[in-house]
Amino acid sequence: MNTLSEAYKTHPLKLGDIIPLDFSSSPSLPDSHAWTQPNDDGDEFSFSDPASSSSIPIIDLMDPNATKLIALACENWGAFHLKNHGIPLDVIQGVEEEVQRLFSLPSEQKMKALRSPTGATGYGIARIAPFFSKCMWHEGFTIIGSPSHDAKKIWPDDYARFCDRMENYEKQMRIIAERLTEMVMELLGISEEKRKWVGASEANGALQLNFNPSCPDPNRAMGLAPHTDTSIFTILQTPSTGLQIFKEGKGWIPVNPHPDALIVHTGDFLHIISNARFSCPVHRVMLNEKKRYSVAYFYSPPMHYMLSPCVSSDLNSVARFRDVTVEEYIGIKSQKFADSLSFIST
Ligand SMILES: C=C1C[C@]23C[C@H]1CC[C@H]2[C@@]12CCC[C@@](C)(C(=O)O1)[C@H]2[C@@H]3C(=O)O
Ligand SMILES: O=C(O)CCC(=O)C(=O)O
Ligand SMILES: [Fe+2]
Repeated sequence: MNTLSEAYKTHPLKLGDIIPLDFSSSPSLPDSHAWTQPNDDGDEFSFSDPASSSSIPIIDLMDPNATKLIALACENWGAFHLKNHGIPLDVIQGVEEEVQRLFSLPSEQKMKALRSPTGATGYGIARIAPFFSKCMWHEGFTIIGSPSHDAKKIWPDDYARFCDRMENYEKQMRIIAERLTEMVMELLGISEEKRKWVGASEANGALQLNFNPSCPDPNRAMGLAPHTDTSIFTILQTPSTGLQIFKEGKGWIPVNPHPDALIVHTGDFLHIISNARFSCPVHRVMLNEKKRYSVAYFYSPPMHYMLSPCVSSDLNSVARFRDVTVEEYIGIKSQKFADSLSFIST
């Protein structure tokens, strides 16, 4: 097994867990999509006190101390804003335009590219949906490799612009992801042998277009349910508020977009490799009445790569996880979801 698509194929979803609601014909929030009762402001759902909360740092990729600052941010938050990343504004805007064009299509048009139960790419709800009893106010489009197969189903004669923009964006994301990965892996003291996949073609990239349509009852809806990312790093573009990360002892901290910056998350794979030195934050998306979008790029090692926690030469330091391959971990995550890390902990 070589690709992410093949890895997810082995863990099929039920058809009922794939089809998004036709949001355009839903003037009110159906019970299936209501996460809280009216007037229920339970602890779990509510914000932390905004006055007492700080948020993730802003890091300049060109800063001579960038590696140290990134490591510190990954330790304290598992997330940071990245500025001076070098992605031209028109590339970001081009992707935004395509995302708006895609999700504003009528439901039946998007359904032509519906992800099959064994598929990993195309249109559908979030993969994590089966782990929650309520549905999300969310639709997504997943790209792994070339988007043309799925894009052709939606726009038979007019798919080229979408594909060009997505492929170009993915290429640029890959360059940043490689750079960040190289920086932190070197800082962790990981050998060149164990780092040689970084920058190689067998490294895995996936692009997820997320869309939350305008919601009639946003306080009771969920834009994207709490999860950690299955990646080394995830690089996120969004002009909208709503993303929150959970910080132990502080609660849900808003991560609002910073002009010209991308948002970077540490994923499960880097958490494992760093022997839990870097955190992989649980995050979610809350809504307001406005529609919102985000584009997430997930960077991962090849399927056969062994994720082994780095333990320092200090003999007292012990591996907190057993060794697993990327492929094995994806299988575990498909079964155990939020319990995956404790399942492999020693
Ligand atoms: C490379 C990835 C990472 C995936 C699976 C696969 C393609 C789609 C990604 C997402 C995108 C939306 C949130 C998430 C939680 C989901 O449901 O699908 C992500 C998931 C993961 O991070 O596990
Ligand atoms: O929409 C967002 O801001 C977050 C998206 C996300 O967490 C994901 O795609 O994994
Ligand atoms: Fe995420």
